[in-house]
Amino acid sequence: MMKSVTSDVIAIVPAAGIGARMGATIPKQYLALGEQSILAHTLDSLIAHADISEVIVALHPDDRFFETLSQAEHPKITTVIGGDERADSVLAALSAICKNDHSTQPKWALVHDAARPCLTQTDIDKLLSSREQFPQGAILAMPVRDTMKRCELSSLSIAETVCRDNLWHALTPQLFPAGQLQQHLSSALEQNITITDEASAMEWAGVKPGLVNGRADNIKVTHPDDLQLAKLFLAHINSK
Ligand SMILES: Nc1ccn([C@@H]2O[C@H](COP(=O)(O)OP(=O)(O)OP(=O)(O)O)[C@@H](O)[C@H]2O)c(=O)n1
Ligand SMILES: C[C@](O)(CO)[C@H](O)COP(=O)(O)O
Repeated sequence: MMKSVTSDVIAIVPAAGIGARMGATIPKQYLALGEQSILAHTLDSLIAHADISEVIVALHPDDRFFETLSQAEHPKITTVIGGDERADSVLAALSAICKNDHSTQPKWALVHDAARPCLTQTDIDKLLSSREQFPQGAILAMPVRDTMKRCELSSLSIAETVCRDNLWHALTPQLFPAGQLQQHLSSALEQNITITDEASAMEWAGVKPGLVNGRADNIKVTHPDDLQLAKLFLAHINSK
């Protein structure tokens, strides 16, 4: 019998990047994907989920686009100013959650990239349901399908084939107890540890986050050719 996990789930959306690899004239999270921007699609998926009580969006200090989104006025949405790196933006949102938190309910932070607009409700459900199996936290991830090569940059040739056994792509959302994530992420950054996702901060602290198989269409829009792919995936997801 699945016992209900009573806790407060707060989504964090790091959206303070500039999208350098996209090479657009505006930050990539504000590029149109059909009828609305990448970030708007992402926020819609989180706002729609009944178990998510709040969505904290970390914005670039010079962001003038967010206020134009209809989602900006949604009661679930609050904003913080992000930092120089993605991890700093996540930590800023975590600090907003954890300061003055006197509630008895354990708070969970569900961190999801603004640049991943194809997130489905079923994948959010899967991750939230994994808390019984993984009380330490877990991430959506996907086993590697291709043979993996390490590049020798100087000659742009193959340096080695990387064993792909048990190799997974880390996706988002990544779900952790908010207080523990804040503590470990803050400590790791203070020690200049390179942190590219929330799991790596938890791993650095000796935690073994769970892996929850996520959808392959939950792509991070990073380069120009990802846009068309995201449009196709969204159209497919919304056609169901
Ligand atoms: N200082 C930063 C850098 C990134 N992000 C966010 O982290 C997510 C994943 O990062 P990435 O895909 O690398 O976005 P950018 O940093 O904008 O892209 P680039 O590295 O090409 O500049 C994005 O939603 C981005 O907005 C953030 O909140 N704060
Ligand atoms: C968090 C992430 O999406 C997991 O794969 C990834 O690490 C973000 O990397 P980025 O270089 O900040 O886009």
